[in-house]
Amino acid sequence: MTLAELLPSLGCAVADRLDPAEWPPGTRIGRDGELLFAGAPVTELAARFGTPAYLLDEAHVRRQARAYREALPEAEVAFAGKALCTRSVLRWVAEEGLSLDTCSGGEIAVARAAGFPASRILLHGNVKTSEDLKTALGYGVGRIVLDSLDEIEQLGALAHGRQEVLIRVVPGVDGGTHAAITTGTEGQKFGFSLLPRVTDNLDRAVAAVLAQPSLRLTGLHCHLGSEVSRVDAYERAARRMVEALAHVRETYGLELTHLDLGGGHAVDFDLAGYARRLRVALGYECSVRDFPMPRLTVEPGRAIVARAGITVYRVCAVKRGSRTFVAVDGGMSDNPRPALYGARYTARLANRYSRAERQPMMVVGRHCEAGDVLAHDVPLPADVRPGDLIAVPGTGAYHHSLASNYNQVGRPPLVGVRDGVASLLVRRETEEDLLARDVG
Ligand SMILES: Cc1ncc(COP(=O)(O)O)c(C=O)c1O
Ligand SMILES: N[C@@H](CCCC[NH3+])C(=O)O
Repeated sequence: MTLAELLPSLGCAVADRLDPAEWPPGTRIGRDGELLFAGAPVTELAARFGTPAYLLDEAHVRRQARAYREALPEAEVAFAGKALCTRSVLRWVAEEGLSLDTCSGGEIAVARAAGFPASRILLHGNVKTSEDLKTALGYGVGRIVLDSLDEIEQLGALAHGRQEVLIRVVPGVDGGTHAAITTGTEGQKFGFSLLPRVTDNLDRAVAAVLAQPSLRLTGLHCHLGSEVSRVDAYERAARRMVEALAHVRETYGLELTHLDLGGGHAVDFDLAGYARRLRVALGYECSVRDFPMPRLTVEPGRAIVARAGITVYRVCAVKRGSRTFVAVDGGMSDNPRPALYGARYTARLANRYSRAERQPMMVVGRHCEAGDVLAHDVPLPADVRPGDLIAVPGTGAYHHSLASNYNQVGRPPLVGVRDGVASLLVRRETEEDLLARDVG
């Protein structure tokens, strides 16, 4: 008899175990088989806040922030706010001593409302509208990372005093991730090339910044992409960036003091290995070029919040066709990542214990697209039925921030949970919210 055949008769005790690689460490299974999230029963959270709902384990976010600071005590760790930008989350990371990477006036507005110290904020992006730049200057953000010659000119005209700036560079390093989120190679829209034959390259950018008396260039930035797990890619990028710093010194007599290596660390990133190999690579490159060690910034987003979050859905219908479809009350409006990047998720029954045999099922959403699939072929108990709760782990990053109200479905609430106590961080979007902007 195989293990799979044995499972039903074993009361599915083995199948019910939570994989620590997927679920936040504070997740447990309660006496009646219900999921306990950061000490709170998911059944109670669903009853109180409704479904679908994003749940976020505050302790895990803080733990990840601390892990980064401990692994890289010499570096500035800037949370990439695009991963999850709410006042409470920004407050937590500010309290843990992190800086903040923003990429729009809107993100700066949230940071400002959270009281995030302006000096610890960076503004990124290949497009910054004049409103974005004015918001950044108005709040006095610490650094603005420049991405085009037009932007250099525009910021030069808007800035007063000496706004600190970095230049974003294309290091020519492939992080080995999905094409849609690869940003360290030639031929994509971000950054200035290091290649002399490219018209808008780093040399032109440095010259353009130096021609603006209102700007003060202090460093270079690069970002390889997102969901990068290869530490060697960062090591290569670090070497290329020190080479670029030395090139700027040689060409312009300007010794830049900052090196921002971006974020993009995958959820299962080898942080200790990254810190160790980066230190060696930077130490070596700086010593052979007799270049002073720059102040390092890293910008993790996903790695701080992804695993801290789960989404809870209510099962609305189960269809046993050529495949079994478990249709829930959310979908691609709260998680477009499977459709965008072919991302894969797992899912589990979250409200009760079931002895029924596990069968592969498709967890699908409520939207009018066949591609609206939340989890492919996940083992769920054969007796799953309408009214059950389904939990999907790993939804803390780029879910709330990528959510839409497609099909006029209101976006879910974000609920923070700490030591069993839940609090509403972002409320559910209502029909009134949906109609509020429809003024025609
Ligand atoms: C400039 C910059 N920094 C940091 C990040 C954070 O990426 P991740 O959430 O994958 O760590 C991004 C997004 O990819 C980015 O564009
Ligand atoms: N939005 C993406 C990744 C891009 C990160 C920001 N540059 C995601 O859901 O994974």
